[in-house]
Amino acid sequence: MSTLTAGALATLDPRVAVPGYDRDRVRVGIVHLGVGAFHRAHQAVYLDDVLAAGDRDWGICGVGVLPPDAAVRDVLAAQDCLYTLLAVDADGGTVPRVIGSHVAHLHAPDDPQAVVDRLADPGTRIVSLTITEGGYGIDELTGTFDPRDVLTRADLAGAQPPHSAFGLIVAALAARRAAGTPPFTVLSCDNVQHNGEVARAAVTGFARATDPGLADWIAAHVAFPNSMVDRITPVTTDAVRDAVAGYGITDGAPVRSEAYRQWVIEDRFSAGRPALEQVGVQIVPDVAPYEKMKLRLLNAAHQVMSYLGVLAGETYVHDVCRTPAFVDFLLGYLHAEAIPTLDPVPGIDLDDYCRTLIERFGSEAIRDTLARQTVDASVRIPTFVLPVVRHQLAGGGDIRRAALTVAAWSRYLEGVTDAGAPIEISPDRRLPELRAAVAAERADPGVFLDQPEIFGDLGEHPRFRAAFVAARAKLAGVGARAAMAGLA
Ligand SMILES: NC(=O)c1ccc[n+]([C@@H]2O[C@H](COP(=O)([O-])OP(=O)(O)OC[C@H]3O[C@@H](n4cnc5c(N)ncnc54)[C@H](O)[C@@H]3O)[C@@H](O)[C@H]2O)c1
Ligand SMILES: O=P(O)(O)OC[C@@H](O)[C@@H](O)[C@H](O)[C@H](O)CO
Repeated sequence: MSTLTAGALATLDPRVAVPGYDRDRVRVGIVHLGVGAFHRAHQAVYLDDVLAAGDRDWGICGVGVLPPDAAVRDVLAAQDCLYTLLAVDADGGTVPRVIGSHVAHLHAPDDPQAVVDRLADPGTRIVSLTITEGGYGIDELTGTFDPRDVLTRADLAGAQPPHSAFGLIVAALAARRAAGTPPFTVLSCDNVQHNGEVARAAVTGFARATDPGLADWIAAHVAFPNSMVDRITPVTTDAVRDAVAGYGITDGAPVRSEAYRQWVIEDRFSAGRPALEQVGVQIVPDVAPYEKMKLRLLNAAHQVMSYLGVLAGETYVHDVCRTPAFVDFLLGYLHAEAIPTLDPVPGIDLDDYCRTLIERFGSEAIRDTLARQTVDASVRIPTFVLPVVRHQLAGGGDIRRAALTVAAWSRYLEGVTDAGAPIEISPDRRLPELRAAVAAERADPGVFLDQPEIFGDLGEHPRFRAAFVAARAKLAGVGARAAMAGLA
């Protein structure tokens, strides 16, 4: 067994691809905030390809912002920032590969000024983010910057040096402006509709609250391209570490993802960019149709299957997506409710896209869980599902499967499956409010929808409210599987 370090690369199992470039000559051009599983399986891999193609200016410095990111800090420090990716195809074929594009790592809670200095360094030309949908502090409905997390609130109250993602970015942009250094691009890679515009609202919102002149400068000079990102990447488990050990490698931060990957980006960069189009990235003038398609089909489908799946006693995405009743229901949702809300997507046949989605979801080798999809549901339901409901209500379209999904979420929050087994409810920043709302629902049907932070004014829409109440009654009466079959 070899612990994964730069010194061990030459002696690894020959089945494992390793960086073929000299990592000592790579310069940091990108600082990435939020070094989670997805970033390690997606953006870092494209940049590994860029470096392998010979452009040494685009190494990545990872930054952990939250205290729990200390775990990744420690592993990457011990592994010269290297880690293993296992890319699995639908048949279980696995391609193991060591990714070398991370060449430095900082942990903001240890030394936030070091992060500001790195961000302010003229070599840093792109600052990318995967800090989750809830990390931006932007109100989904109003678009206003209203952060709830303690780090951002402390920074807005004047903490120096700042510790939050947007505090760090804004401090660095202030330093660059003062030094006459051109600004970096801020590139959001989170599953958020118009993620570039949301990142812009967060960065300028933070700056506006602390230095309005800087906010104007940022609005005028910093590029915030929208992007669509796609590669299903489950949480790393011991099974992934064991699979990597099967190649003789001890790795504390491996990641397993599907083989499929897609990245679509708008070509707006403040300080240059790597030749991403040469490594398979689609560079387009407008990402909107692609991101809408992905969020309303793929991410929404994860929501649609998960609460119903848990109520039906299921654990894994692949089990649900190999069960005809679920597949029929998902395809019904995609075709009757989601697709009618999309704009034409250049180069994509939506029927093929949906067929491929069901195949991707059905991959047993990836072992993705329903529990991963149910974390922070109070952010994901409004991000992925409710925009479809709004669109369909406005046009008189079908909303029954989306209403059943929301009803299933509310039943899930009651913590018992259809067979009477306990449900381990996933973490959610609004769990106390959600529990109170679902408790009130028993006496007053429909009142669960009176949570404007989640549903906006949808709760007052008679058709949606009636569909939700009927769907809850159906779930209580016949359970998830029969409720789905009733909509076949
Ligand atoms: N996993 C996937 O399949 C996938 C695919 C496409 C896109 N994404 C996007 O990537 C995001 C992260 O997914 P992941 O699988 O890497 O999750 P993860 O839990 O492995 O990593 C999330 C990272 O975000 C950080 N973070 C969370 N809130 C933050 C905040 N307020 N400020 C700063 N950092 C914060 C965490 O500390 C962690 O480092 C998702 O929310 C989604 O938007 C994920
Ligand atoms: O990670 P989230 O919160 O955006 O949503 C959960 C899943 O739908 C998501 O991770 C998908 O697996 C991913 O978007 C596939 O590219």
